[in-house]
Amino acid sequence: MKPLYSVAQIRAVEQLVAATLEPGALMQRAGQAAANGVLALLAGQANRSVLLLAGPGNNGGDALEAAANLAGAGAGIDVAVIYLAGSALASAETAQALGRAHDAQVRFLDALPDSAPALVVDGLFGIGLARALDGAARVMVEALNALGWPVLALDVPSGLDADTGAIVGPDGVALRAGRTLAFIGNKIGLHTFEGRDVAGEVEVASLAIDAHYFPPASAELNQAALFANQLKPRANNSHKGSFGDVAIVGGARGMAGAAMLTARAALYSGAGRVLVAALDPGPAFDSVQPEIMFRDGATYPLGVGTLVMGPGMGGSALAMDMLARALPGAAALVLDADALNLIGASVDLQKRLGARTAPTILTPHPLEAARLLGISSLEVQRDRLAAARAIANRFNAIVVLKGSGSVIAAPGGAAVINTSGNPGLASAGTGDVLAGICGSLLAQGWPAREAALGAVWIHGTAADRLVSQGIGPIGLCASELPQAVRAVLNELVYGTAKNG
Ligand SMILES: NC(=O)C1=CN([C@@H]2O[C@H](COP(=O)(O)OP(=O)(O)OC[C@H]3O[C@@H](n4cnc5c(N)ncnc54)[C@H](OP(=O)(O)O)[C@@H]3O)[C@@H](O)[C@H]2O)[C@@H](O)CC1
Ligand SMILES: [K+]
Repeated sequence: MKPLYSVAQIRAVEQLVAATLEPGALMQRAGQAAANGVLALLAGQANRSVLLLAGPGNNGGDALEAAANLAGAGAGIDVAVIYLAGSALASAETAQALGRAHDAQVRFLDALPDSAPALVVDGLFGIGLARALDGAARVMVEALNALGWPVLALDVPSGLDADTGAIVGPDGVALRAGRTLAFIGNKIGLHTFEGRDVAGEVEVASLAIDAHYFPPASAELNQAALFANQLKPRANNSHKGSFGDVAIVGGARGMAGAAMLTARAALYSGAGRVLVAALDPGPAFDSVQPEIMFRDGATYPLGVGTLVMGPGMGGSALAMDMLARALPGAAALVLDADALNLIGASVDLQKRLGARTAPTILTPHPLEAARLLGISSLEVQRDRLAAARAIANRFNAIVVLKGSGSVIAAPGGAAVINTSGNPGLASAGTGDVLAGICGSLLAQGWPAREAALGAVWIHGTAADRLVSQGIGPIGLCASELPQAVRAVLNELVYGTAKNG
């Protein structure tokens, strides 16, 4: 498990542990871990100067401890500190760390140096950030963001909400780090919404705290281990009926492409048979993918198999009627795009959705999630985990809240945050592909939660693979994903994939 904790949980662990240790011991461990991290990053570099930013709280204390350790490390490092002390008295631990930094002959500066250090260490604010950055801290963060000097954030990049991944506002700023060294435990906000962009690569220094001090995690990071029990090699004695049927209900006039992308994704991720139940007469076949069958949606039986409803479905009376008929049925459902918008606008459809017992996956982006919850997309983004959990609980379904750090939530269950994927996925049709993978895995017998976890991981990993081959992120097309999805899934099952 790759656990994620809330700030309240980390505070509780810290209190329990601190009571068993000498005062300042945890800060000294954090400072040592930070210094070790800096030394590793500086290995082999000719530039040996490090600038540490220390804020008024204990995050600043960590930076001062790190500065003292680096100055005393005998590694030829030029250590400079900018200390932005607050108006209130520093904690005893931070005061002690300040003394150690002075004793170690660290240089204290009043302003940013003229020449670039090898590394900036951000110890301005951590989990104690209480409001938007302002004054000298804001000026410094904006200047550093403009300069682009490499930054290692201690615990949390300054300005980021460690619970939600939002930049604390109004009109907030956060210091963009290439890396973040999280203390005690990994934090939710480093991995979703703005978190991935602001925190960069995240490492955890547990400060030698024993596992028994930790409560059950609030959430966890997605990884192949979470759906590995479904990754089974195929029997030689199998046939297309062994791997399920997926019907894509969508493709209204002018939007046939969305349904085709979903169908291709379902096919390339292993469904036995894939068809499009089209709402309007469109193309009779897909000339690129002739394996896909086409049916008239109006007469298609909606009570069996696996249905992916929504891609290019539109908002017609027929679309509404098909949803009303499908929701009470026994078919496993993936609901995406227009299906979600129709449900968001209809109390009757919401009731039908909430009463379902067959497997159901909802794949909203933030605006669709907002419509389902009757709030704004900004509110959804301000707490993505809460929004995903609320939808899962309200509609008794597995939810994939898309966006940077997609959140997968189950009713009453711990949320999972996905880490694969890149901005190449921020383009038309990639959501249709994701829905197709979800439907395909459901049709192959995966339970809904594993299907959602697997689909999101594989979809993001496929995009990462394309980018590593020079295909995107700029201009990555949704129609390029299915083949990469096939490669990733086969490697997972047959053995050579990196399981992240
Ligand atoms: N607890 C642990 O688990 C361990 C914690 N450790 C470390 O301590 C960090 C938490 O320390 P912390 O609680 O002192 O909070 P921190 O992030 O330094 O900031 C609070 C200070 O900033 C101030 N302030 C807040 N917002 C502001 C703003 N916008 N603009 C200006 N000022 C603002 C606020 O004062 P206020 O003005 O609100 O009264 C207060 O003075 C944690 O992230 C980790 O790095 C480790 O040593 C190991 C164990
Ligand atoms: K920080």
